[in-house]
Amino acid sequence: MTTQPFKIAVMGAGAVGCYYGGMLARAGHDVTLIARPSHVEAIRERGLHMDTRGFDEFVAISASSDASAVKGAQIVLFCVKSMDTESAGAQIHPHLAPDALVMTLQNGVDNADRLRSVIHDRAVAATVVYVGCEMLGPGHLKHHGRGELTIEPSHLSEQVAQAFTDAAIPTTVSDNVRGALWVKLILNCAYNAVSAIAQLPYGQAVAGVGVKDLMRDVVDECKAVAKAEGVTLAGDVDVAISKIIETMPAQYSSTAQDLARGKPTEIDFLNGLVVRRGQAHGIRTPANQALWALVKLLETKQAVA
Ligand SMILES: NC(=O)C1=CN([C@@H]2O[C@H](COP(=O)(O)OP(=O)(O)OC[C@H]3O[C@@H](n4cnc5c(N)ncnc54)[C@H](OP(=O)(O)O)[C@@H]3O)[C@@H](O)[C@H]2O)C=CC1
Ligand SMILES: CC(C)(CO)C(=O)C(=O)O
Repeated sequence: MTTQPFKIAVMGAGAVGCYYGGMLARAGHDVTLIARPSHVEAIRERGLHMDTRGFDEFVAISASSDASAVKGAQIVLFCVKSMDTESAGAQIHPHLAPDALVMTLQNGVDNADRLRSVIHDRAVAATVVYVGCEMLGPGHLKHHGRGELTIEPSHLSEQVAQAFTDAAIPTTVSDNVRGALWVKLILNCAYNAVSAIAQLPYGQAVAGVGVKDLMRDVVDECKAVAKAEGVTLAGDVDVAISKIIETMPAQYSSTAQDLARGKPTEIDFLNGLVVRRGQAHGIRTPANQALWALVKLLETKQAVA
């Protein structure tokens, strides 16, 4: 390792947390995963099973189901779903080191701000995540591809970017993370609900009759709302959208995975957020509204069943 090993904790070690935590542990960093008890038990027993595009290994790594395990960490990868941001933030807050950096590896554009409202006295860096991964079972991670991160500037961001890049996680620091988060949001608005409603991977979902036109309407509405919010999109949204189909055609969206597992989705923070912000600016968003409503209907149907 060319950089000093960091002491790192992962709050909410599901698919994303296990992928990044595992990659960093493999590269020699001191990593503790904070996860649900079934994952902790499996990881303590046989290591984290990392079934990735590049290797298939059991990685030795510390695991705990107690939020106090963030104690002493220089970096906290905050990887819970968007609806758990405030509650998980409140759990780690009393245990965070004064100079800790908390990185929000989450979809959606408002997690870092919502987390700051809970842990206002610690550094938080919004982070944009491009990866395809899922948990196949307790302590068993499946990685489908990619893994690059974009992080907001902070007292540690440059060092973090170097250490993560050395650990085979391509990481850049950007002073327009807001614009990068919005590009990712637009991409999620275009793909996630379509894959979830049809329960199809991206390649097959996009090939459906009229789906490309629907996605185009979703993207146009999102761009109008982003403009009204004063966001300068970081890079070309259309290129980012085409890249998903090229790099992960067999991937189901995280929203599709949540519904398939009978879990609540983050749709309120994706298409739902665009609808709400659109309403605030007097911009109509019928395509996003329809996708949001349909995913909410499926969530309710599952909750009742
Ligand atoms: N999976 C992917 O390919 C991608 C995901 N993302 C984003 O990354 C973020 C994380 O997603 P993902 O990893 O897929 O989600 P997961 O549901 O796989 O992981 C989150 C984990 O955190 C656990 N958790 C929640 N609260 C706590 C707590 N207080 N203590 C301990 N564990 C807790 C959850 O348990 P439980 O379920 O029991 O609550 C779950 O196991 C999301 O915002 C997602 O949109 C971004 C890019 C790609
Ligand atoms: C990158 C992508 C689109 C991967 O599926 C994702 O963010 C998600 O599923 O939520």
